Amino acid sequence: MITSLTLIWKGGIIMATSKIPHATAKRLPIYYRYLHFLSDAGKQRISSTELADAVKVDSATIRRDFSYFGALGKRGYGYDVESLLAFFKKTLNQDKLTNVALVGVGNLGHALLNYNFHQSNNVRISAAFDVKEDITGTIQSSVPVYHMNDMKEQLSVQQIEIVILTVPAKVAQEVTNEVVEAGVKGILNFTPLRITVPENVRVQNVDLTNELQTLIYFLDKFGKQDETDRG
Ligand SMILES: NC(=O)c1ccc[n+]([C@@H]2O[C@H](COP(=O)([O-])OP(=O)(O)OC[C@H]3O[C@@H](n4cnc5c(N)ncnc54)[C@H](O)[C@@H]3O)[C@@H](O)[C@H]2O)c1
Repeated sequence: MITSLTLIWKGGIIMATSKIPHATAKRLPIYYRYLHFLSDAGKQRISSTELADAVKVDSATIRRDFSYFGALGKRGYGYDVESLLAFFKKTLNQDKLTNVALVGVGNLGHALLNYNFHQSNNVRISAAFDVKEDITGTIQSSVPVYHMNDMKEQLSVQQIEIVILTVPAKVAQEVTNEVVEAGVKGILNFTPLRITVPENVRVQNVDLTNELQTLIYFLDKFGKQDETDRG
């Protein structure tokens, strides 16, 4: 699928000016994380073959992915780590801290608040919302939990446009309508419901059952995952 890209990645936003395939977009954070590691280790350049070995994506796919962004490498030299890193940093919006909100502070919501994307320094959950009186008005894992009645105001004050949805499936659409009404532009949907949103709102579904079944399918059929199927 070709997409004019605005992809949610762990709450951060990937913004690219050109149209690039969804699978390419999903691999960008993988490249970024490894380049960061190389830079920290003082490595100045890397060939596409070395990069392929490290990130477990074949080198033809890497070259194709990078080609969407223009000529980033030099033949016989490989890729300059710092300039590639600077490029990805900009593309992946790593310079900017993105605040996101979580709606539904139950079992899964608690786990995500506790996790709060510690590995990433550019995204954090800064507000949570629920309807349960015993949790609203409290602070959970350093994140304030507000009542849904205050959502619109808080999202606006905190300039939050991305919401993680962890409410029961039976209220998922109704809550989606509320967050859309409050101006949200991206939803990371953990509920099993395939929510309906207006065209200007992007939804990324996270379904652990689906992921596990895909893994079981690949193990049964091929014994191990085909790397070209990543993403
Ligand atoms: N995607 C996955 O891999 C995955 C894994 C586990 C659970 N889930 C899904 O995540 C969701 C949450 O699961 P859970 O086990 O944490 O459920 P839970 O019942 O423990 O938590 C749901 C929370 O949502 C709150 N809530 C209910 N109605 C609300 C509303 N109108 N507005 C705001 N908050 C509201 C509840 O008070 C509760 O705190 C479910 O839809 C579940 O199916 C997904």
